[in-house]
Amino acid sequence: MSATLPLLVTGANRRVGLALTRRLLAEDQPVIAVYRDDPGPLRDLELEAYQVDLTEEAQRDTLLQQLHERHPALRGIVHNASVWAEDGLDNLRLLYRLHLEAPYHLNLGLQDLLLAAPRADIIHIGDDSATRGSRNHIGYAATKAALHNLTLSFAEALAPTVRVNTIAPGLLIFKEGADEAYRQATLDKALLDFEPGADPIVDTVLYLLSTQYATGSTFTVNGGRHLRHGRR
Ligand SMILES: NC(=O)C1=CN([C@@H]2O[C@H](COP(=O)(O)OP(=O)(O)OC[C@H]3O[C@@H](n4cnc5c(N)ncnc54)[C@H](OP(=O)(O)O)[C@@H]3O)[C@@H](O)[C@H]2O)C=CC1
Ligand SMILES: Nc1nc2c(c(=O)[nH]1)N=C([C@H](O)[C@@H](O)CO)CN2
Repeated sequence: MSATLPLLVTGANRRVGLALTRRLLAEDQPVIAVYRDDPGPLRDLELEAYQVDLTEEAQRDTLLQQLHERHPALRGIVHNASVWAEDGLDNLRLLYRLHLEAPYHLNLGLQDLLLAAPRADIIHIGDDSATRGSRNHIGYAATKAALHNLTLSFAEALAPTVRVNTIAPGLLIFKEGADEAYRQATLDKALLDFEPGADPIVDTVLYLLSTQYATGSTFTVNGGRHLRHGRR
């Protein structure tokens, strides 16, 4: 893992993204954090942070310009920013912009800085539902599937300097306020029936940053949900 070039992490200010950021810093991996609303605990961490609404092209362009002004190269990008939005046309547009347009734009706009590194990684945080759909989050699952398709194309386009992979989690962390019935129903969907927290993502990101021979692949961490046939 490079000890100098920074890794860009989106959605770094809470939950999975914050846990990942903290672990990367603990491993002496510099982080460039992107968040939308409130930096929250990022204020207390030694890192470069940018407030960007990633659904806004102009704000992404400003971020790209600032990063080019400040960095000759990047260790990589973890595309973690996301919304778990209910279905509806307005939300589909939001999901498209955040889960597909933003990663596509940042990958293209930063590829020169990634290719300037001795080794770089792009990691798309997808979702296990991308391969099977989700009757209650149709747009979310579809845009996560599109995000995974970026992995396939960018892996081929940027090899061998830049590895590009998808991490496809099942349950990680319940939303605040999730009721007991929902929690139990969700836990029952997987063979490993516990709420794992951020570790499946954090552990897999650290693995991908160190392994030599993975690109264009999906790393599924879903508690064996795909084996609970007959349950959705
Ligand atoms: N939690 C879970 O059980 C699961 C999560 N995942 C995936 O794992 C990843 C992390 O999950 P989790 O931590 O729960 O995610 P959250 O939904 O809790 O947080 C997502 C992050 O994305 C940021 N974000 C949202 N919209 C924008 C925007 N327009 N511009 C910039 N940043 C934005 C948020 O910033 P802000 O707070 O400032 O709005 C926040 O930091 C996500 O990609 C998610 O889809 C997949 C399966 C299960
Ligand atoms: N951006 C987010 N994506 C997802 C979340 C979340 O909180 N934010 N949560 C889930 C669920 O936990 C699901 O995995 C189980 O109900 C999915 N994606």
